[in-house]
Amino acid sequence: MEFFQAISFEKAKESIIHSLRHIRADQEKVDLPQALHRIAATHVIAQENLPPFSRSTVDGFAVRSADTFGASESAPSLFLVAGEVSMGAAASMTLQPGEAVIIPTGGMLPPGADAVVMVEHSEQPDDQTALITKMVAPGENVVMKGEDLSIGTTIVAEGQKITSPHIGALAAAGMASVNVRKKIFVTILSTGDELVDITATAEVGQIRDTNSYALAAMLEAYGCEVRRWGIVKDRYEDFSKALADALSYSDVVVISGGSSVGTRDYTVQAIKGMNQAQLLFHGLAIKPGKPTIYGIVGSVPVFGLPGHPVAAMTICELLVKLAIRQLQGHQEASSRHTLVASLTRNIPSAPGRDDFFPAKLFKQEGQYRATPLFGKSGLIHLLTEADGLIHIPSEKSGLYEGDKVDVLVMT
Ligand SMILES: Nc1nc2c(c(=O)[nH]1)N[C@H]1C(S)=C(S)[C@@H](COP(=O)(O)OP(=O)(O)OC[C@H]3O[C@@H](n4cnc5c(N)ncnc54)[C@H](O)[C@@H]3O)O[C@H]1N2
Ligand code: MOO
Repeated sequence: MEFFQAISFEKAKESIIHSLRHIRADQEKVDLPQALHRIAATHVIAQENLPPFSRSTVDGFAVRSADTFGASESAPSLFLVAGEVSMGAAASMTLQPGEAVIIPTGGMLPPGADAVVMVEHSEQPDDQTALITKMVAPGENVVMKGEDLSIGTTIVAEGQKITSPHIGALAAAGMASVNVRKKIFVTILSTGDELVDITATAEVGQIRDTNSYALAAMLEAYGCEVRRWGIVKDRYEDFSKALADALSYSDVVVISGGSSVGTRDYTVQAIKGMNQAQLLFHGLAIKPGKPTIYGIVGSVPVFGLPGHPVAAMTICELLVKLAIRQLQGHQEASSRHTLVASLTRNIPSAPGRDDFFPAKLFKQEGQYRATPLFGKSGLIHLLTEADGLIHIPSEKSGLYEGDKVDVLVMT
C-alpha cells in the first residue's frame, strides 16, 4: 500500500526551482571584509586598469628589449644608466635608445622601456654603465598596464559566491563595499512528543532533539542565519501556531519530523491550513527521504523533512540548500562539490529511485575510492563517519565493486 505519490528527485528539484523563480533575497551593501562567502547581488565591474601602470616583476634594469639583441655572457651589450625609478613614485625619465634605468620589483616601467633585465644578468663597472649579459623579449619581466584587470572586466559576476581571491581583486580595484544578497533567515521546528531538548534529562521513551542542532549547524555553515524555534508537540493547534509564527519572519521554514503518514503527522495539514499555501509535493522516489514534504506559503518555502537524522540531513543537503541557492540567485554549478570515485564493495539499489549512501573516501594510486556505510537512516553516526554521499541515479539497479560513482562531498 502506498500512502503518497512519490515524485522523482529531478522533478522535485525542478519544482523547487520553479516555485522560487520570482523570489529573491533583498540586497544589502556591506564593507568588503564582510563580503566573504556572500552572494554578489550585481556584477562588479572594474572601473580602473590593474595594474594602473606597467610594472617590473624583478629587480634590474628597464630597457628597450631591441637594444639587448645578441647580448650574452661573452658579448654583453653596453648601456648608459640614465637614472633610477623609486618605489611608489612615477618614473620621471623617458628611456632613449641605448639607455637603461635601475628599477626595483614593482617599480613603474619608464616610458620608452618595454622589458626588464634581471640584475643577475648585468654588471655595472661604474655608476653610468651597465653591461647586459642576456637578451630579453618585449614584455619580459613586466606586468603590463591592465594586464590583471582592464576597465570593464567583470571582477565578480552577479550570483557568484565571493571568495578570498575576489576580496583581493576587489581591494586592488578600490571597491570598499559590495552589494550582496541578504543572508537567508531559516527557522527550524522540531516536532515529536518523544523529543526533549539537549539541556533536559531524557526519560525512558524520550530522545534528544538531534535534528534541529544538526540542521542548524549545516545551514549556518552554508551562510544562513538560523533560528531553532524549539520542539513542537504533536498537537495540530500547537503545530499550526508555531508554523504561522515561523512563517511571519523567516525566508525559509524547515520542519523536522512529522512528514510520514502516522496519525499525528500534522505537517501537511498545517501547511495546507495556512493562507496562500500551496503543497507542491509529498513523497520522493529517493532513499533516504521518501516522506519529504515541500510547499510554499506566500513567498516562503516550507520543507517537511523526515525525522530520521540521516534522512533529514541528506534532504537538507540536496534540496533545502538548493532552495537557498535559488533565493540568493546563487549560480554555483551543482556539480561543484561532486567527485568521481570507484566503489570498494557492491551496493544494492532499487531502480526507479535515487539512492544516497553515506560514504568514506580515500585515495589509492591517485584515484578516489568510496566505501559505502550501510545502516538505517536513524543512525547519525553514519554521517559523522562519512566524507560524502554516494549518488546512485534512479536508472541503476545496484552497482558493483570497482564501478565509478559520483560522490557529493559534504563539508
Ligand atoms: N508505515 C510507514 N512508516 C514509515 C514510513 C512509511 O513509508 N510507511 N516511512 C519511514 C521513513 S523512510 C521515515 S524517514 C520516517 C519519517 O517519519 P516522520 O518524518 O513522520 O518523523 P517522525 O515519525 O516524527 O520520526 C521518525 C523517527 O525520527 C526520530 N526523530 C524525529 N525528530 C527527531 C529529531 N529532531 N531528532 C532526532 N530524532 C528525531 C523519531 O523519534 C523517529 O524515530 O517514517 C518511517 N515510517
Ligand atoms: O526515507 Mo527514510 O527517510 O529512509 O528514513
